[in-house]
Amino acid sequence: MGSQWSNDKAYRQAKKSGYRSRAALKLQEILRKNPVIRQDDNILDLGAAPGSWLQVLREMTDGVLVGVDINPINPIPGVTTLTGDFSDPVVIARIRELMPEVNGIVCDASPKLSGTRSYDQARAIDLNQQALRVARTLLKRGGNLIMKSFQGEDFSWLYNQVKKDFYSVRTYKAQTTRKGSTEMYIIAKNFIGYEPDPEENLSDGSA
Ligand SMILES: C[S@@+](CC[C@H](N)C(=O)[O-])C[C@H]1O[C@@H](n2cnc3c(N)ncnc32)[C@H](O)[C@@H]1O
Repeated sequence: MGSQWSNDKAYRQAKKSGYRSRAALKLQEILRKNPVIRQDDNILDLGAAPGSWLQVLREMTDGVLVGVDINPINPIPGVTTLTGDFSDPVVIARIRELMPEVNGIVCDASPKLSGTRSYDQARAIDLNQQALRVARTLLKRGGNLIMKSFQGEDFSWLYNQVKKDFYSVRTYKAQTTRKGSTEMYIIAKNFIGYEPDPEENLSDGSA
């Protein structure tokens, strides 16, 4: 990541501030425009490696902070990190033990990109669905979700799924996103609480 972006202004700026990646600046921007984190919130970060969002969040809340990634995250003072897939029930059970309640979830997870846009978009949406399931399982009523996605044919389907579970949902395109990227953040506020639809096919989560 570092060598690829070493000439990137945002990367240099992030590194200078002590952050592990330029993604830190993106989260700062998102939260400036969408202030959804309170000072005592417990926050869960899905797809958290190398950890720059966790660094930013640690500066913003005194609550419990847990980050999960399939790749290990180098330790950050005051943050618990778990190595594993966030859709794994064992990981979910461990999060439950660590967090008395979850007030906010942030998800910057992305699949490894193949370069084929439609294929990558489908995998990203699948990851978003997994993150939404985690939110339905763990998020406290009234809690907030910030989730990265990618615009494409399934994006509006995903957006409508999120709208069923939160009182307020909007999209936000970060200015720090690279030109030409389809990356889009979903900002979902005030979790309604999830009542599974009896008609819903729980095996694939589709409505
Ligand atoms: C863009 S990086 C996140 C950067 C992070 N927000 C930061 O500021 O350092 C995306 C991460 O999502 C992780 N990821 C993708 N699928 C995952 C899954 N199912 N469970 C856990 N982590 C996942 C990847 O391993 C990768 O580290």
